[in-house]
Amino acid sequence: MSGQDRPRPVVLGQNQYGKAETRVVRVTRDGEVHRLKDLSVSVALSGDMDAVHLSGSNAHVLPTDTMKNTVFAFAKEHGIASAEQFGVRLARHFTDSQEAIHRARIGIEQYDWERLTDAEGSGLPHSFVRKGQETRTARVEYDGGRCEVVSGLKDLVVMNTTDSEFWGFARDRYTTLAETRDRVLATEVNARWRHAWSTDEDPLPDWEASYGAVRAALLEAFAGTHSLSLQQTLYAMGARVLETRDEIEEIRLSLPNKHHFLADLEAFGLENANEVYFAADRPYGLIEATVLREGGSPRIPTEPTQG
Ligand SMILES: O=c1[nH]c(=O)c2[nH]c(=O)[nH]c2[nH]1
Repeated sequence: MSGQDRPRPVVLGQNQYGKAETRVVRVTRDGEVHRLKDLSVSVALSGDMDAVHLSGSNAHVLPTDTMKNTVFAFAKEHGIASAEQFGVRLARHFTDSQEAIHRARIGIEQYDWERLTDAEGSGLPHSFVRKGQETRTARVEYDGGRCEVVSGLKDLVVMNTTDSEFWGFARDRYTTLAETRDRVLATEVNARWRHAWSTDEDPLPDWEASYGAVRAALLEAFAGTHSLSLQQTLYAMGARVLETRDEIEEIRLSLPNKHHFLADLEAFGLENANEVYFAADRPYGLIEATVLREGGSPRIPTEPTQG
């Protein structure tokens, strides 16, 4: 405390609280045939919460246990038509029913299950297998007025075994990378996209159809782009989504470059004509960008936050 006898006052800054990662599985029984939705739901609420931090009064604090209960009760009462719709319902519920809550953020991860088939290839009524690694995400923010819905997916691993080049790059004294006109391009797609929809005055999107179409557009652009860099492929993927889906305003992609290096077989007198690769897991290049409509403002955070 140089030159001052009194310490500077301390104040409470940004705060939020909620129940993270409530795992809810909703089975819908259509007679013999069942369907299921498997979610991890994280609720974060903020508002008039000075007292609980500063004086210990819990009068404004809806318990996080209640939030967990609400997730299960809503799954029963309303079903889970889509992660987005479920998130909007929860966000509105907490903000509109609790005077002290001014903002709700609902983060959802969705794990997809595929119906198992019998020996003839017909779908079994109530047996499923978890679908690959890919996880669907949704994030809803509601401030009592407008909703902001960001859908997404992560851990969708894709590879092109040709149609990828990387050359003509900047060099300095530490550059050793060889130019290539034919390499493997592999990445794990992590994408988040923001919907134009924000109030009930706008037509409600078909969240499920929209998700499927965005996923397909991303994969088509990845497969169909002759790549001169992962950056170029990233832009092509984002642009394809915005060009084909009017309901999307902005998309942010985070693409690790899952390097595949040609294995050196010369020591064994073997030629390696782009056939044998060493799949390195780290370090990896990390290519990230937002693609948005001209004049629009980017609103998807550059760092994903929990929930
Ligand atoms: O597509 C790529 N972009 C880069 O920026 C880069 N840097 C690198 O070493 N390899 C690659 N590949």
